[in-house]
Amino acid sequence: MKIVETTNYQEMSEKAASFLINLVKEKPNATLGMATGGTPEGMYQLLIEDYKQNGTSYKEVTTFNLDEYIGLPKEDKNSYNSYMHQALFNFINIPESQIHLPNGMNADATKECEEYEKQISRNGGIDIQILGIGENGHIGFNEPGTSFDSKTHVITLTESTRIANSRYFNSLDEVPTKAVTMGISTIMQAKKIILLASGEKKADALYQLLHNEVDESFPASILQKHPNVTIIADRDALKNISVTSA
Ligand SMILES: O=P(O)(O)OC[C@H]1O[C@](O)(CO)[C@@H](O)[C@@H]1O
Repeated sequence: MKIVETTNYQEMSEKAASFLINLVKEKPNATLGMATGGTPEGMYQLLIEDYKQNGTSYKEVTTFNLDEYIGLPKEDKNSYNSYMHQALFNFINIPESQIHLPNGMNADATKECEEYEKQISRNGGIDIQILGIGENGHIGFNEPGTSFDSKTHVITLTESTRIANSRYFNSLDEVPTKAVTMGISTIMQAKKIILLASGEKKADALYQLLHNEVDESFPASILQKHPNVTIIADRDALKNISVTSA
């Protein structure tokens, strides 16, 4: 696993944006796996700036997001569909038909999960998957205890995840209790994974990711088994890791 230590959040965002921009330049029809949450917001902002200044084109790019809340219409300001459009898609030239997020309003959630998984396969898989990490080790919305064999599936969110994400809602009660998420095995099939982390509150999770036994009780530990993972994290998030020896 490669670790890139940055001085701060801005530098983390710049390094991550460069990875994506270089991939899209080398492979204009790349498939990108996208993440939500606070961590990638700076990276998305830099992709928009690069698009405006340098015209990097997303005309042939396809995207698949990791997850979506169940029960929020895509127009809801807290849906991940809205997040992605406001953070990135509305400001670059990616055709809407090439953007994929699970539909959290499909009455048949099982079918939605199967179809999402098929769409990823039909597309030839994901070239680069961006990941954040939850303080409890979740990747996507795969909470502790999720099977490493899981494909896209419905997950019941833990109280700690709902509390962490309630900062975007008016109250904790409004935070959905379930979500559709790519499974751990879906994520592990990505050709390359970039995990972003910033701030001291992620320091313990990064330590466990790198040093725990690979175990379903800490989902991100599975990344030790992936052949091509780069962690881009700032000094605060890496404060428990000796980067030269990791
Ligand atoms: O980037 P943040 O806001 O710290 O979130 C970390 C992780 O938690 C989630 O927001 C889900 O709770 C993920 O989407 C993200 O990877």
